[in-house]
Amino acid sequence: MSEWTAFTDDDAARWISVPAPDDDKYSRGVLGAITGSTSYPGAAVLSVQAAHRTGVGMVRYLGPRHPSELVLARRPEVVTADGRVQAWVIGSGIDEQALKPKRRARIIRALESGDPAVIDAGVLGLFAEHRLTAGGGGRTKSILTPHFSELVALLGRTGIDTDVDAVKQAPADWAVRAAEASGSVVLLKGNTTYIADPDGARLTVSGAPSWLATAGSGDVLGGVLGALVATHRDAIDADAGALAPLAATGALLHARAAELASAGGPIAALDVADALGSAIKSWLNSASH
Ligand SMILES: NC(=O)C1=CN([C@@H]2O[C@H](COP(=O)(O)OP(=O)(O)OC[C@H]3O[C@@H](n4cnc5c(N)ncnc54)[C@H](OP(=O)(O)O)[C@@H]3O)[C@@H](O)[C@H]2O)[C@@H](O)CC1
Ligand SMILES: Nc1ncnc2c1ncn2[C@@H]1O[C@H](COP(=O)(O)OP(=O)(O)O)[C@@H](O)[C@H]1O
Repeated sequence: MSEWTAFTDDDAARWISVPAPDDDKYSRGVLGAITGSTSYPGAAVLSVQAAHRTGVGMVRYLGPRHPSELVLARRPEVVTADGRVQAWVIGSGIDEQALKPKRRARIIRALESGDPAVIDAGVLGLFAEHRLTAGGGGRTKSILTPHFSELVALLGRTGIDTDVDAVKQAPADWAVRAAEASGSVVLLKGNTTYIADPDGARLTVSGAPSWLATAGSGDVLGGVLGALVATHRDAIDADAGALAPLAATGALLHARAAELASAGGPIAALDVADALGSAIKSWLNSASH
């Protein structure tokens, strides 16, 4: 059994990609976002805003008209045309049962693209099922981001029965089960976040204020992770082992942004997204890297 290690600020600061003078928007990394829906349009805004504040060359947002309009109203920088990306964030604010065939097909194409992907909420089950029907052995280049209840549903789709009480009692063990069953990095959300890699890395992130338990904060985390993965595409292609520390970097950045936004008081998810740049700045200013 591998040991669990608490991920530190110094560890995380090394995974922030600072643009070089010869970089352009494409070389920095493009994130494709398939998030939000007519029922949950806000999730699209939260994930896209978080990606920008984490730092990325460009975000392509692909979604229905209403969330697209909200995203553009908040971030006119976003491109809504399909095209090449270095990574995907998929699923926040999407209800699998309500997926229209065209959008479902777009999601499957992204899952089959071989691009690294952050998979959240309503696409976790589809991911597991698609991997199984595609004959899925081996490891993927995906980070799955369930909360406890989503973990139970995800495991169910791989044929493993459990319940939320069991996961609450042994979250670390169940995160490992899910990583092994899915061949993917699993980031299990909560007051302590557990990150398990199918090849053995085991990382924890804690210290976020409990004020972070607020609607949409997981959608923000998806955008953070998407930006980190998009800006490290080459490192992931060279070694999928980069995904676990990237996932832990995202969780710790999210926690630090929540601390800054909260300063001891209540926060909303968009406040956390807006504090991400300040959290990164403080890492870069004090980093020994
Ligand atoms: N502004 C927006 O657009 C927002 C959009 N959002 C989007 O909404 C979608 C639905 O996401 P969701 O997590 O709210 O509901 P869902 O997965 O259906 O939960 C079902 C049941 O699971 C349980 N449960 C929930 N959390 C748990 C936990 N941590 N630990 C343990 N159990 C937990 C709880 O059951 P109970 O415990 O009450 O029996 C709950 O009733 C998703 O796409 C998301 O991205 C949200 O981010 C909000 C802002
Ligand atoms: N008690 C808590 N203390 C600190 N962080 C928490 C707590 N509860 C939840 N979180 C964090 O808040 C986020 C909630 O994500 P999620 O459950 O997906 O919510 P939503 O679907 O509303 O976005 C996760 O990043 C999780 O780690």
